[in-house]
Amino acid sequence: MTDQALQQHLSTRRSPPIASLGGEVPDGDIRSMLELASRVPDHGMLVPFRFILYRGDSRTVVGQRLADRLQERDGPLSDAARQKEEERFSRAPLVVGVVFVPKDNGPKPIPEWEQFLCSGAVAMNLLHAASALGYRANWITNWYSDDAEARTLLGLKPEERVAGFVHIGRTDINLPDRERPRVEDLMTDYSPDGKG
Ligand SMILES: Cc1cc2nc3c(=O)[nH]c(=O)nc-3n(C[C@H](O)[C@H](O)[C@H](O)COP(=O)(O)O)c2cc1C
Repeated sequence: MTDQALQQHLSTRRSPPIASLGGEVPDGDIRSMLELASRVPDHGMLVPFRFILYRGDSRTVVGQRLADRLQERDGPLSDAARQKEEERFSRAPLVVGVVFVPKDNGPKPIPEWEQFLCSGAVAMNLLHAASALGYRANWITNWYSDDAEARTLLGLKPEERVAGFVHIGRTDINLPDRERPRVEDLMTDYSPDGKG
């Protein structure tokens, strides 16, 4: 990718609707995407992340378990609400769970928040890696990332957290850009008198 192509990609990237993602994602492409996604800055080289793949039939199994969990937690679901939960992971051909794995390290440990940011960088890198291989991707978290029981049924260990569920597939959809923040509104020069 030339710098110009990279700039073009960064300035036009959008997250397509998950339901628009189709096709198949062969093993070789999955491996390439995860290799690219893993190339993140990583203080202490702790590798505080791992991937869980949801593909094939496991996507519907996990959806049914999520529906059961939500019903257990919040009470009976309408048919439509149950169907929505059941289809959560089967709308795209591949969902990659980017999992934050906190690592204990040394007498002067790398703080956990730095490690969490590192796992978030992996999720962002995965969006770009998917595009580089001709796919599109959408990064979500949703209610099940914040529910300990749901995290367990999704395959996470108690100490792990979700950085994101990145839905990947092919689509021709071209979304117009959404409103973006004006950098001028976000930017200040540091003020040595403490007002910056
Ligand atoms: C950590 C994180 C979690 C997100 N979770 C959700 C989510 O649960 N549901 C959702 O609709 N969008 C979620 N989003 C937002 C989408 O990924 C996407 O950024 C948004 O739709 C804006 O689109 P854009 O990427 O085209 O700018 C999340 C984004 C981040 C960074």
